[in-house]
Amino acid sequence: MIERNHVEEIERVLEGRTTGRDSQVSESWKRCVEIYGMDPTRADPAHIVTEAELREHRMQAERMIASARSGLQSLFRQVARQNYTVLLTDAKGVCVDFFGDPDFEDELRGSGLFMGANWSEDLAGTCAAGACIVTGEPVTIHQDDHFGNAHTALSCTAAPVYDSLGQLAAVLDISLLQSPSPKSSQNLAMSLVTSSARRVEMANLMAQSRREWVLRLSTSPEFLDVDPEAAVTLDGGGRIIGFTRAADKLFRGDTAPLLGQRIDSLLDLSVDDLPDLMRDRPTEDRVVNLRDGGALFGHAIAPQSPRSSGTPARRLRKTGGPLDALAGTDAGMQPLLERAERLARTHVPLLVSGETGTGKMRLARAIHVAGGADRALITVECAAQTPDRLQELLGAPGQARATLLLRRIEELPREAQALLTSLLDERPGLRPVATCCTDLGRAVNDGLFHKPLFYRLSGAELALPPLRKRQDLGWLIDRLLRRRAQDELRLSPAARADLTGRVWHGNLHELESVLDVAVALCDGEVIDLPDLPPPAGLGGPAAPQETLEDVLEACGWNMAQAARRLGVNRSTVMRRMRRAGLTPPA
Ligand SMILES: Nc1ncnc2c1ncn2[C@@H]1O[C@H](COP(=O)(O)OP(=O)(O)OP(=O)(O)O)[C@@H](O)[C@H]1O
Repeated sequence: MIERNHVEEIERVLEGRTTGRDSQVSESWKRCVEIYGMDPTRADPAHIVTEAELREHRMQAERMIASARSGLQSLFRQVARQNYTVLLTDAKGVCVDFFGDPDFEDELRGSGLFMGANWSEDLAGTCAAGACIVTGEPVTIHQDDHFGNAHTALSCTAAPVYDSLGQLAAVLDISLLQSPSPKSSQNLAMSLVTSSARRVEMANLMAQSRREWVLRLSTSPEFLDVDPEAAVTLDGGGRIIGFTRAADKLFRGDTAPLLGQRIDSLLDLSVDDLPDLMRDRPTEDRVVNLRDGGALFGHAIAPQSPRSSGTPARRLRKTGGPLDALAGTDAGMQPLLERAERLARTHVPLLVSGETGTGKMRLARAIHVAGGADRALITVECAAQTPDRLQELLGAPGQARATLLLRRIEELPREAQALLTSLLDERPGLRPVATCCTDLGRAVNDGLFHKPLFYRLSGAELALPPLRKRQDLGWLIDRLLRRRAQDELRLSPAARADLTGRVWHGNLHELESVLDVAVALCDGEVIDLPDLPPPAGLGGPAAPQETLEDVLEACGWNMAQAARRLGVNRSTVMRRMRRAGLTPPA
């Protein structure tokens, strides 16, 4: 009887009459008949994909499943006692993760509340997951809201899960085999499933944004750090490169897509202000003003170091020592500084190599300081040495233990090289730390450098990367700027994007002089594009030996930044990546 009434009601809806159903339900019924050509009198069994198909669907949805797992588990803990099952379907409607009571496995499987069930609307008819995929909105499909007779006992509530680019990626669904009759009994289910979907989106965005700034937002300070409502990921220039659905709703209105918009066009805030919104400040002080006059609370999360594929990289012990202060978050600098820290306390001769201005002298001095207070420091400008001067400087017995800091050892005149070798032999308390801009080993092979001296200097080599390969360029810029202007000056997002996009053939020397000019020219409190001198005109846009992968790696795989560094547009970078078979690291 119910079945006949159900079919008759569907017919009335098709004729355009209202029957008291939600519009989401009646629209779906129409799609079932008019688009998918379905027959409501048929009671098709649940559609379950094959094992191989399920494996494929799960593989495609692997990241989302991982991000959603703990959200699903906690949702299941909340609803299991009321006999709900929890399902995650992919964007095609196939159930790729599932939590349910094993005692009811047969019934659940028979009703399609199971792993591998396909809930796409064109197969299963009106159902929560299917309607959610079509409309992109949360929905409850309760009992005979279902189109096919096979599912009219079920009550299902589903919410969409969007990825960080705004694409529907999954559906979170909680379902009951048997439910009370009024649909309003599922209102609480709806609020649980929508807030769980929001948390899954947040977890997914966080998992994908380890190398970028994330700004999380909440209307209440109490929930800001524990359960924020919305979040955006920002690149170094303050452009939105990822967002949750709630952020899209919050900012977008009817305007342009959120992706690519600058945060300062939406909030009274720039990337430079993000450190003020970090967790060390009380939540109620972290107010961010919306451009329309409203206000929210913000929590900024700084970029973390990239995940390594193997065992997690050991972090430099934070001792507050001189080596700690030499780098921000940079995958190459962390292990280098850790090696330097270990070597500092030994007597091993060190060769600090790198292009001009990469900070070799700075590192060498920090190694001396980290080595302990019992050593003197003797600094030698190698280019200026004659044998007489060298003899004068090092010939007389000075303090027994000393660091001998040899700046640009490759420039030591040939006639002084053999002398330095014998002086080092005479004074074993001297620990040589030499800096060098060229390949000293090759200079030896070419007969340009004294071989015995080379072997007395090159105990261990510390090779500093050029600025264009450093992922902490933004950190270095801030550090050098603060040294020049304390907190009085900051960079506009455009100026910051310009600086992080340059190639810096002169490395820190060049960056320092650009900042000197900018500080001198800047009128107010913000350094903007016109205050920056143009890039020094040496070389092409990128060093010739640098590969696309090097540039992408240095930019943390941020396409926009890589495009700026290479002087091409973003689509060219993507095309070159495709051609080279490069994909961003997981
Ligand atoms: N980690 C750092 N943070 C901030 N400033 C730095 C850092 N390292 C170096 N600098 C600054 O950058 C400039 C260049 O550094 P340094 O003289 O050590 O480079 P270098 O590689 O020895 O140069 P060169 O090859 O010309 O001898 C210096 O003014 C130095 O103070």
